[in-house]
Amino acid sequence: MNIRTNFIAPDYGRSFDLWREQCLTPWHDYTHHPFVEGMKDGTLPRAAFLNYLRQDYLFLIHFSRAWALAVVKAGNLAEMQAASATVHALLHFEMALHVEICEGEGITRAELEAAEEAPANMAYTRYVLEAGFSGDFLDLLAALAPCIMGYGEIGARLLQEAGDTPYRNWIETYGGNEFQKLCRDTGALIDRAITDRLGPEPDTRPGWSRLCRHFTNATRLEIGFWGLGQA
Ligand SMILES: Cc1ncc(CN)c(N)n1
Repeated sequence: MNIRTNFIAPDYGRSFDLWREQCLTPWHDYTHHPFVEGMKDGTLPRAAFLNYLRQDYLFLIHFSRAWALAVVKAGNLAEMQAASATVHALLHFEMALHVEICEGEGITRAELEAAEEAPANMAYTRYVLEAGFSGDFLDLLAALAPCIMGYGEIGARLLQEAGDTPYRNWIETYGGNEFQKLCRDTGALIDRAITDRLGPEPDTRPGWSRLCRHFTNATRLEIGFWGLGQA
């Protein structure tokens, strides 16, 4: 399917490009979801955004565990260092944004931690964790990639396209240099890990379709996650 847009997506590496290409429609539905477009033009109701943030705070706790599992599943020190840098970025950088915005709205950290995890939230993080528990490092990275790179792509696009919107803080977090560097570093980690294990033509190897499936499934779970704002 040919989806036309003026936006040129940032370069997050070859493997990410191949995974994204094989699921263009779900990828578009994830990165151009009405929730995202509502942040872009400022029409997203604040209550929906706060519902989403409450769930996302819980999401990031479990997602950090999944990246910590990547430290365990890594094959060498460089992979361990890259995965542990992402654990740190999630726990100390991204979660801080949620706490800051919620505190500004009178929602305390204790309230965030006491929130009930929605089934779609549980389904996503447990899917990723299971991909890592029953698979190898590459299975886990394929399931982890849509979360990092998808938000990076959304942030970069909205930084370019958004007008006056109360969601600028969110857009600048994901479109900004720190998160964009995290996306590029994650892309480089994935490319290296794939070349080391599958060689220069990974898409011709038997395990490739399983990696594509993990990437597509995680992308579908991201689409469902935006719906949590309406809950
Ligand atoms: C559901 C979801 N997906 C991705 C991200 C970006 N790490 C996030 N905060 N939440």
